[in-house]
Amino acid sequence: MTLERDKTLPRAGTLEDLAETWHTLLGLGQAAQMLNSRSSTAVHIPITILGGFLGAGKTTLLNNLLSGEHGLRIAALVNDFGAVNIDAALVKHRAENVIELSNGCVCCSIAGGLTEAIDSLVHSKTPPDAIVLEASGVADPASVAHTCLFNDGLTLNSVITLVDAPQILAQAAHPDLSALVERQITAADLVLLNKTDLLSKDRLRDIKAELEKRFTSAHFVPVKNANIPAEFMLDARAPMSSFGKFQSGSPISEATFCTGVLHLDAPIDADRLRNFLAIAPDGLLRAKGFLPLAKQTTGIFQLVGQRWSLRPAQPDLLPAEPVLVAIGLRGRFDLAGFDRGLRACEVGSRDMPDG
Ligand SMILES: Nc1nc2c(ncn2[C@@H]2O[C@H](COP(=O)(O)OP(=O)(O)OP(=O)(O)O)[C@@H](O)[C@H]2O)c(=O)[nH]1
Repeated sequence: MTLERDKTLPRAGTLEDLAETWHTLLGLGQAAQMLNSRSSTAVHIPITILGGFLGAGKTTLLNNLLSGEHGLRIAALVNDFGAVNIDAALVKHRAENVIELSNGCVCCSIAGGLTEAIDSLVHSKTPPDAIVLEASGVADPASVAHTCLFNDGLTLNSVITLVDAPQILAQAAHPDLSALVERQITAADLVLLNKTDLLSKDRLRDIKAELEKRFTSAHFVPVKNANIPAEFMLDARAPMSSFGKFQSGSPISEATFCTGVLHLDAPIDADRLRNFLAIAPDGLLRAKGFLPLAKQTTGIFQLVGQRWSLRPAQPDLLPAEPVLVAIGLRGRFDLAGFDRGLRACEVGSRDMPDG
């Protein structure tokens, strides 16, 4: 039996529209929940899946949720494609229960790790009120949803995909990325068009219209800083996800991407870094982590496509050593060259950074 999403649902253009759509979905959701429950007596922990391409804003949303005043004990499962889980380091101080799933994707290479992590939460003495799973930026949320739908201890609440609004049309047209971003959008119950602060109103309207033309059954809601009221995501009475929606297609290949971990010891000179990154290194999609700064301080470095930032980190966020994860297109991104370029940005380096 399948539960089809009604194609005539009002499109959620703003958060107000979303509230209206939410009530319509509530009915569908409750029906889905009935289908989803295998036994009326068993405890089902609601799980929300956060998907979306590298750098779209998933960790920002998770942090918003974990610091919200909803009174729920949330367990966070944080999947990072890289060998070092930078995202987990960025959320750990906000939640007691953060489980790291690193070095691969929960939709394929480390799916077994996901099942184990979920089971450990479901069978713990004090199960959480809700689980939020941040999938890696290269994960197919439909496969992750499959894993959750077939776990007796869970109710799949919703799949929320974030997209980087200024970049999404380019990503959707990119020969190596389009299949993945398309899958991430079509698997979602709700698509958050994030980073609207970087767009004019007209440009945002055009991007949304273009996406709605292409993805006719998706619901796009523009947001800034991944800000969405927690109840839209955590209300266990209103699961949005349904059986039948998550048809798996041909697997997305992790081999499209490569990743590496860089350790920098000497402080970085911000001017040199600016020069180096004035032209984005070819094939680099995402870099994030911690860079040493002058006066024994550490900065959080975030790079998404052509945009980057380096901001002082709060001391409670710091890992034992400054570490940076980079993710790029295999065959195009030169990790060793990126490493050399960053080292040339160290204070006192005699090499000149490119750019
Ligand atoms: N300007 C702007 N920046 C944002 C917004 N939301 C998130 N960011 C920034 O975008 C960068 C990436 O955000 P994350 O939340 O780490 O993205 P992510 O999807 O978790 O990234 P991965 O886990 O690496 O795939 C960070 O520097 C954020 O501060 C927004 O609405 N506007």
